[in-house]
Amino acid sequence: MPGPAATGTVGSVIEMTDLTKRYGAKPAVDGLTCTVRPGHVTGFLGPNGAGKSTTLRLILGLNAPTSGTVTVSGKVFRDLDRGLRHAGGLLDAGDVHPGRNGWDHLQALARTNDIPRRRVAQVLDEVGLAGAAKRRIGGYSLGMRQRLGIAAALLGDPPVLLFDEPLNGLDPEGVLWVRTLFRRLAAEGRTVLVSSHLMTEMEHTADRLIVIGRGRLIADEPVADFAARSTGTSVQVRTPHPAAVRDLLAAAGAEVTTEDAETLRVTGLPASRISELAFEARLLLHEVTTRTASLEAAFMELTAASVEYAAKAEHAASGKSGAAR
Ligand SMILES: Nc1ncnc2c1ncn2[C@@H]1O[C@H](COP(=O)(O)OP(=O)(O)OP(=O)(O)O)[C@@H](O)[C@H]1O
Repeated sequence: MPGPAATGTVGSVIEMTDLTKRYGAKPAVDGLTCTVRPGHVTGFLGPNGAGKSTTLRLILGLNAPTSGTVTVSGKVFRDLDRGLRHAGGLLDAGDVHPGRNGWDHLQALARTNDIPRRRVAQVLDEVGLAGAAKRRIGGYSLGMRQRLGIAAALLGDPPVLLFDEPLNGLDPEGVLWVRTLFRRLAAEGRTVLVSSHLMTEMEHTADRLIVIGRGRLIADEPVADFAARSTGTSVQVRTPHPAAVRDLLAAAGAEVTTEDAETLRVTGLPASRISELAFEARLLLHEVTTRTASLEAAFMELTAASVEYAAKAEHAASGKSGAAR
């Protein structure tokens, strides 16, 4: 695999400063300031309508900001010559001419960006579409169109790569392939930004997270730090004396719920203090286990105030085991 393009720079960053985009009075992106660094897969997360796609379009110069700036490798993307060599993006897999075949689509992109023709065959092979290259895109499945979009992003061998919901439509093998690809691209020193509205998708894909809600920055940190910020951490206690232990821990200020005949879930006290209290009261415990909140629960909690489109009767969190406490 060749390194980043001769024209590209390993170590290119995406820099957003007070980036704002309004549609009418409503901000889709609202004062976003953050840096996306090379060598990482950065998950770009937010509920539906949070402003992720708009931000990606602003980065690639497909829309102009209302105010603020965004640069790629220190420059506004539109000012970069032969753009696909500097940054590649999968933004809308459906935004391709259905009558064209995959080969011609990539060939046209290569021509306008001064990319050698041999790259077309290379990227088609890389994404597993070599056999379908001469078929009309209109006959491609959603997963095949996603693969073609990824091929287009890779075409210029750029140091910066953006992917908007790239896992949509991919089968489990495709999901695994994409995750491995993203990690490899980051390991090569590229900047990889991947959007999703599902934390579960990012949990195994990203090592850093940028989370937005209603266009505003909510978190910008390593995945592990994000999970640790959640208040969803609890302690599971198994005991043959649930009623007595429950009273004891509640008296010490903990919140205790009953899971089953022998199991309690405790929040507000660490495992060590729970063990001490039970020992002093001569109450036997069979298990004391700290349960760290799932990333999904942390995500729900942090974005709860900024969810724009939620079902009325049941909150979007329903059914997610991590959110139920
Ligand atoms: N061209 C447009 N005209 C008017 N409003 C727009 C336009 N594009 C986006 N918006 C609005 O901006 C907000 C952010 O939309 P955006 O598509 O960026 O969110 P998103 O985080 O990508 O959402 P999703 O996860 O649902 O794809 C939404 O309220 C959307 O309705």
